[in-house]
Amino acid sequence: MIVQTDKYLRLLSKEYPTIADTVTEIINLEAIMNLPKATEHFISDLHGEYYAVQHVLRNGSGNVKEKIKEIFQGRLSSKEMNQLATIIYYPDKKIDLIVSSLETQEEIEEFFILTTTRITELCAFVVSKYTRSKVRKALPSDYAYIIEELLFKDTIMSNKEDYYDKIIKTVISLKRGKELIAAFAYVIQRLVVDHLHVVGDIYDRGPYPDRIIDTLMDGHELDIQWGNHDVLWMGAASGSAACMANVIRICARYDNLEIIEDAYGISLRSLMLFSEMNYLEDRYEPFMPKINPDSEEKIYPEEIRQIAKMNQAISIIQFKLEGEIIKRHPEFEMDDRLLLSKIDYAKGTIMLGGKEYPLTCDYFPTIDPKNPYKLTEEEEVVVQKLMDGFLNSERLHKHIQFLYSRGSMYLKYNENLLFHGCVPLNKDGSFMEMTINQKKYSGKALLDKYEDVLRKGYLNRKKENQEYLDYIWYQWEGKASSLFGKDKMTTFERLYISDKRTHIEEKNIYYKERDNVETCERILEEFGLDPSKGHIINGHTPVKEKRGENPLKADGKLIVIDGGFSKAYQDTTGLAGYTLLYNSFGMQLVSHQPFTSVHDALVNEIDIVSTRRIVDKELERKTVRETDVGIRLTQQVQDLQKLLAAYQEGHIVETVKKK
Ligand SMILES: O=P(O)(O)OC[C@H]1O[C@](O)(COP(=O)(O)O)[C@@H](O)[C@@H]1O
Ligand SMILES: [Mn+2]
Repeated sequence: MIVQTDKYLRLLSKEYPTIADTVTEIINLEAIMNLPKATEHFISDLHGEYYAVQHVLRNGSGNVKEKIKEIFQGRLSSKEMNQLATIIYYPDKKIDLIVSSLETQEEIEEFFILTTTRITELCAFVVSKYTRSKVRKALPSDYAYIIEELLFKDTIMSNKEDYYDKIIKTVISLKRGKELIAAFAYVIQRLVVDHLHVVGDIYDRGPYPDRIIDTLMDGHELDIQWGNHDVLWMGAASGSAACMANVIRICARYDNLEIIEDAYGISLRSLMLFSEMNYLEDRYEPFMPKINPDSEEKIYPEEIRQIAKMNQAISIIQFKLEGEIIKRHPEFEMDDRLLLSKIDYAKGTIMLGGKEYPLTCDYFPTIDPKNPYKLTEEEEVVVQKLMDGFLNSERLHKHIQFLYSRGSMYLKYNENLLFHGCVPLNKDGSFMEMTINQKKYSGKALLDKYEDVLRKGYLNRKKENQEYLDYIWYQWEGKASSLFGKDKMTTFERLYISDKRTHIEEKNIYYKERDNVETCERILEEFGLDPSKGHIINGHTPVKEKRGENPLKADGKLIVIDGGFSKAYQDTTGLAGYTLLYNSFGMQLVSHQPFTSVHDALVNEIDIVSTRRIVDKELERKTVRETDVGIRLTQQVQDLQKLLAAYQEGHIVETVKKK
């Protein structure tokens, strides 16, 4: 043991070769641990709503405005404060707009000087809770030196003021004022959201999930807890044809096939030709795409009909592929979902729960009633071609790999437990079991196993007949999935049966039980967290605030943050999303009103109106020392102290570098 420690200390001495280096690092780490805890931001269910998400990130869930008010209240008018905020959110465009409205060169110069001075002051305030090295890392390389000079200016030497004025004026006279302000704005945006948790569902329904991922890849410190929709895309990219069929169906339903074709470069031509040739009954309502009224692109009736046919074709392919999986896995207990064999194709009816229902569309040109789950040869070719596209799209894999590298099924972070859906429970409240490869799992072990399956599935994506894909698909719609959390997904019924009672999907008992403090504490304990301190943070189920639902459950032990970034769900929630903030003062939940448009934000300076409510208040301001990072740093300090003792007692000799 002693030998081991010695070895480690010797290694450490390479990084800190002298007593002075060791002491400096101890002082540095101690200083970091005394800083206020960094602000964590939690968001979920982004569902492709890039513009709204981007705005919330840019305004730091309203934090930028708060900081502006803290410094400039009483010194600037609200109009001036709004303008400064808009410059921070959209620097390039807003500055161009302002400059074009000014008449003289003096006015323009005055605007640049004032704005640079104000934004410098604001930025200095925002970064004051971080170490210099952290701030340095967030600086854009182009203006790093100037920004650093201005941010950390030496206020003791008053004659230095002229020096700073001179820097600003020189930059402006060199016509780089806009670039400098923009550089400051990005530093503020970046540091006002210190650590981001994305609690699932980046994909589906909205138009630009790919752009959201690009933004997330652009330098924020973040982690992701996968949602059912993300896992669906991960499954498709791992080679699951059933997941892929669902992905395409949802994109067709929301008129988002561009994501597949344009954003990811996957050709849908084979599906389009196949559906054109086989699906003639194309005016069938449930397959018509939902057209986004704010869409930037015009859509022609012919195109709408084309999408409806593709939707029909891929839905049937989906039901066939899913049927085969269900038959392969009796342990999934999904036999009641084998609906294609419950259809009377001659009569155009279906038997469900002993009752006969008429089908609203009985056109099944590719189904052989004797063998309804068998793909036709043509369908097989289509599936093969589409699958090739999903397995080989470079940009898709770049995004999916990002989800894998930053994501997990659940996360324990600073005493809290984050996951998208649920921990599936039985009616009596016990953890629901699920059999995977003949072994039973429940609670934390089940979520760990699901994650394992997802990772192995992706790793083996080039292998034929790999064993993991069916379990990935199960997580999309199986009753023991921790991401789905319902008894069944009634996609078929929603498309083919008008009686709405057949559309009901019953939620797992978890969604009732999570109102109880004891249940939440039991779950926190199951995951090895202190139930008296931690919270559970969930996404997935839109909180219907409009109908009086409270996002805070079990006396605030559990918080649901799906407030409906998704436009399609805003009518139900009455909101446009939540962000949960956890800073050194405690936890606050921010509700956002709908985001209108970038144009409105830019020209009319309309910000998302956000209201805050306190979830939990710290009695004393929390420092880094009391966080997960603090635990790691404390350990490092202890190691460095041992190294220091080794130097002082002569067990290890300092290596003084030659000058
Ligand atoms: O409203 P849509 O887009 O048709 O989707 C309905 C389906 O989405 C689900 O709610 C799953 O998506 P969410 O994770 O967003 O809830 C299914 O349970 C349901 O069948
Ligand atoms: Mn979800």
